[in-house]
Amino acid sequence: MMADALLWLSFGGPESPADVRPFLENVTRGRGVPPERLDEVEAHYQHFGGVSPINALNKAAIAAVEAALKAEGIDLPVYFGNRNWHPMVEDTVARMAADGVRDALVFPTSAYGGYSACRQYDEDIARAREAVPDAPDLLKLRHFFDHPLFIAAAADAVRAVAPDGDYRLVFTAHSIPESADKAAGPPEEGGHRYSRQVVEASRLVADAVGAPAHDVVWQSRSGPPQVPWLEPDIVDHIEALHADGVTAVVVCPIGFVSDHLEVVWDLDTEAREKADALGMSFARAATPGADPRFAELVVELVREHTAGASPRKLSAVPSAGCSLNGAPCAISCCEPARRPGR
Ligand SMILES: CC1=C(CCC(=O)O)c2cc3nc(cc4[nH]c(cc5[nH]c(cc1n2)c(C)c5CCC(=O)O)c(CCC(=O)O)c4C)C(CCC(=O)O)=C3C
Ligand SMILES: [Fe+2]
Repeated sequence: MMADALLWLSFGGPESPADVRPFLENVTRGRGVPPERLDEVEAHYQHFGGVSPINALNKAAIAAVEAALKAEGIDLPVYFGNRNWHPMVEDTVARMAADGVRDALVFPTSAYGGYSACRQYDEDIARAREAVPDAPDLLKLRHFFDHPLFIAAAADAVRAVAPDGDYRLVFTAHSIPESADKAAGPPEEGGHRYSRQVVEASRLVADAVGAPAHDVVWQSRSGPPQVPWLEPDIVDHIEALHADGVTAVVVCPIGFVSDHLEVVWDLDTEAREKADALGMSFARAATPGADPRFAELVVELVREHTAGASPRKLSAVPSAGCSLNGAPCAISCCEPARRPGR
């Protein structure tokens, strides 16, 4: 196909103390997240002066992608829009329309399927198009959890911090409600597409590093306590490893593409404090977003559409997520779970 722009679609994060509460309200609107949890998360953001690193990291990644596109002779302006904070995707799509963009590709900053990681970005695209007269067509790029460039960048990040001696490699991704994981992917596939993709990406990175043993755990759960979410939690898992005699952990945040707040708080603060208290050595691998191979990955995903490049993937677990104008990529794929209080 012909494309005349690329839209970098991300989560968004606050840029000042006064932004934090309205940002959190945008994130959790209609989701049944208890106010106590919001107070707790607000404190994490305020601990960093009300500024999430996510927007600056996205801007740096966009600059790297613009340079990589240019180096390959691809003339594609890159626009930036978010689900939950400025620049809001609705405003960005309005700007694209005003600039005369007709057929844009969309890169969502998530490697995975599932409602929060994939279909909700489709909803963002549909909402933005509805709000903008003469909005461009928006074709969302696919999941890249097992793309060789994503795996190679994550593996090098693990190697860069792994100690010389024995250690346990622990992969972590954002927890989601068990019901949401069950609903992830088209029903005929049996669900659990999100956790299966996370497990597969983790295995590929562990193999690339040659780690003798690894675990996949979850972080940053929210929601009411009586609703089951994917477990174990990273902090509980560090305790369990300690009880088993493990003395060193390397944590790889495979579920995230950048060092945003849930990485710098939940891992670099909470998980690290737990390991310190237990006398365990703790290292956290970088996320792949700042690696030059990440920009190359985005260019490759673009070329799958603009130049018929064949998709590279290292596993048999399906990569979906490619959708036009926010239509779900398959019937009943990653349907939003029923939420308490709605
Ligand atoms: C799967 C997944 C990803 C990975 C895929 C992707 O990247 O899209 C992700 C990313 C992120 N999550 C983020 C922040 C938050 N997520 C929350 C809440 C939730 N996340 C969920 C899932 C995910 N989240 C879910 C099921 C909820 C419960 C509410 C709901 O059902 O929607 C809340 C509300 C408070 C709380 O409850 O913790 C916040 C503040 C930030 C930005 C951090 C920054 O500012 O730097 C990023 C990149
Ligand atoms: Fe989240």
